[in-house]
Amino acid sequence: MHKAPAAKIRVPMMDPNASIKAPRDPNTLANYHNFVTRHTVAEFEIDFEKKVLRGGVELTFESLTEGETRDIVLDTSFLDITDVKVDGKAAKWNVGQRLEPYGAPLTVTLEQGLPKGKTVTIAVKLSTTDKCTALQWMSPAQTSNKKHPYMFSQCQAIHARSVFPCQDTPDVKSTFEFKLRSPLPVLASGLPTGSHQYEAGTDGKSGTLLYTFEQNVPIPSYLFAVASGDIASASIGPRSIVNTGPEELLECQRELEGEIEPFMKAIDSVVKLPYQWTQYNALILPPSFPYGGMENPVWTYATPSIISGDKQNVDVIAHELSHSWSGNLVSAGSWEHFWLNEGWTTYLERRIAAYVHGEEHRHLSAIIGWKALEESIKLYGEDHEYTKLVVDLKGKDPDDAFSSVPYEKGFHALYAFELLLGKEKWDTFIPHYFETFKFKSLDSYDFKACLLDFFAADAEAAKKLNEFDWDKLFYEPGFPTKPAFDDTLVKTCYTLADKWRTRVESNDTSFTPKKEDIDGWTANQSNVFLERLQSFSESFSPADVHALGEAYGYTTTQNIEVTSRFYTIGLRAKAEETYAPTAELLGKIGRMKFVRPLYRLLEKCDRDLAVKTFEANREFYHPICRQMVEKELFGEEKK
Ligand SMILES: CC/C=C\C/C=C\C[C@@H](O)/C=C/C=C/C=C\[C@@H](O)CCCC(=O)O
Ligand SMILES: [Zn+2]
Repeated sequence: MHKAPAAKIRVPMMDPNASIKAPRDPNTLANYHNFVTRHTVAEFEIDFEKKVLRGGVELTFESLTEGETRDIVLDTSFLDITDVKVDGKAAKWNVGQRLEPYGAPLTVTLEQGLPKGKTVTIAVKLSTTDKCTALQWMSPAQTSNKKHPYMFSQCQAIHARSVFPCQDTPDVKSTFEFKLRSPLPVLASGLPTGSHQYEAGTDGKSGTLLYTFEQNVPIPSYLFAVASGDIASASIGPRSIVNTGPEELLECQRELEGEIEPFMKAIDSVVKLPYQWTQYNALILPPSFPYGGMENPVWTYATPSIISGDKQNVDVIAHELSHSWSGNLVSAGSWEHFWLNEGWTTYLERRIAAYVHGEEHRHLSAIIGWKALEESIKLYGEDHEYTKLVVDLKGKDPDDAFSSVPYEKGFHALYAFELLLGKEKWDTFIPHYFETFKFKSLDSYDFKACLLDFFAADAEAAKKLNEFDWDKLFYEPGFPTKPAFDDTLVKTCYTLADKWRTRVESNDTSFTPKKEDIDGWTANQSNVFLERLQSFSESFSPADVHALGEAYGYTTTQNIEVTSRFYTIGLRAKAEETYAPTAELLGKIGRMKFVRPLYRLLEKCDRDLAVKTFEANREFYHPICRQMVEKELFGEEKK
């Protein structure tokens, strides 16, 4: 039985003119149904020596009620708050008890209730602390050229509150101004408005410049982003630059040059809503960046592991660019409806693949995605709450719920509508959806209402949508219905995998692997092949693993998608020759997609080596990754 939760509160979308009865996001302590942030000014000095941001924020709120309460409650986490002013005057404020995992509420009490529609500005002076979960601070020794320190943020899902007090929910969007002072170049999630006002350093310290940015498209707090370090830039398209370390710049430029505009054209053919953020740039971060990419507006933050020298991982950029529409322009109103961000983005990313490379590439990507879904569901268990499309996150940490499920089940939800309605009809809905919800946040029920409403006058489509089992879609755990995929690009991978199966399961060495077996394959085809082998990797002998790595260059490839799949086979087969290289890789990359499963496997092979590797690299990992691996290796207690 799949049933809608009994007391699901339906609240209106974040229409600027709407009033909200109750917050629909359970992962914030903010009373955003009483006051809503309209504008945020973030002014910080980046102090590399003390590893803190010091300064403050100025938040302008609009009252959504007729003075129902005088308290404005904001999310904070491990902040050192020293002063709060309301419209320039000293105010009554208090930081409450910490409530894990949501942090401590900052309550600011206004002198009097504020009529509906009126605004008030709260200025908070603060400094981040060493417990900040959003920021990673790197010493010069931890950077590639070892010359300068580096810092960067990762605020999704609920880490912005560890940088500044805010209504830390994707249900609230505000415009932003950034004023960031640093001795090194700075990037933020807005359009640059210049660097100004040099200030000489004292006591032998370096001088600083003020870097300013503005974001006039309202964004939720989790899209606040800042990075500073030895960052250079090069053009990769008419409205795009890539930023990265000076030594890596040419390589990154070569990988990404000319890629963005074809992706833009592809999205335009589907969404038909112009790009809203003016520039689309990529910041290629140090290898400890915990995700493949993060869709920070104007600057996508990306792991260097996508720069594989063969342009085979630029689908991450297609994904992040797609977020400019799904996620950033049209946002899920709470992390419980995260599939609206990631499912739509995965769907658009695959439409790009079809447009640029052909329909069979969309299917290749979906086949790889299905395998990722299988892994996630296997890890959680088929009945687990986090295998639902719409999840219950009350009292939960969204980071714990993160997996391929919202990406892949989300994709399959949308692909199912494409198949149900027919592509031609479905494609008329896509522009309507984005036009309807642009600059707003929505939930799954708004999505359903919008789809039903759009096809209400089309009897055939309306019948199908009314008969559709929406409860099953939203609340059934486990796998969605598996569609038939086009196997044009994977047949050859499956055939070769069958030969390996015979070799390893029947000890039949009449099949001798040679380089030519995979001639002309893309890295994604190797990935499909390796994933097929993973289903019987326990039958591999160490010699088989050795032969696999040697014959196809899987031990030497620079493509980490391939290497990590190869090591997965080696570790599952308990082939000792893969233990040390895995540990070595874990010291070079902090992307959780690779780090978490490889630690899990390495621990099963050699716990001492896994723990030693983690302890040696603890400081290398971003706090989010550090915390997740700690949970994997030592359980909750050492958090
Ligand atoms: C149902 C899931 C509920 C909540 C999850 C919400 C947020 C998850 C939070 O942990 C942050 C995720 C950030 C993701 C950023 C980028 C990803 O697209 C990267 C995907 C993995 C990779 O390629 O490395
Ligand atoms: Zn995404």
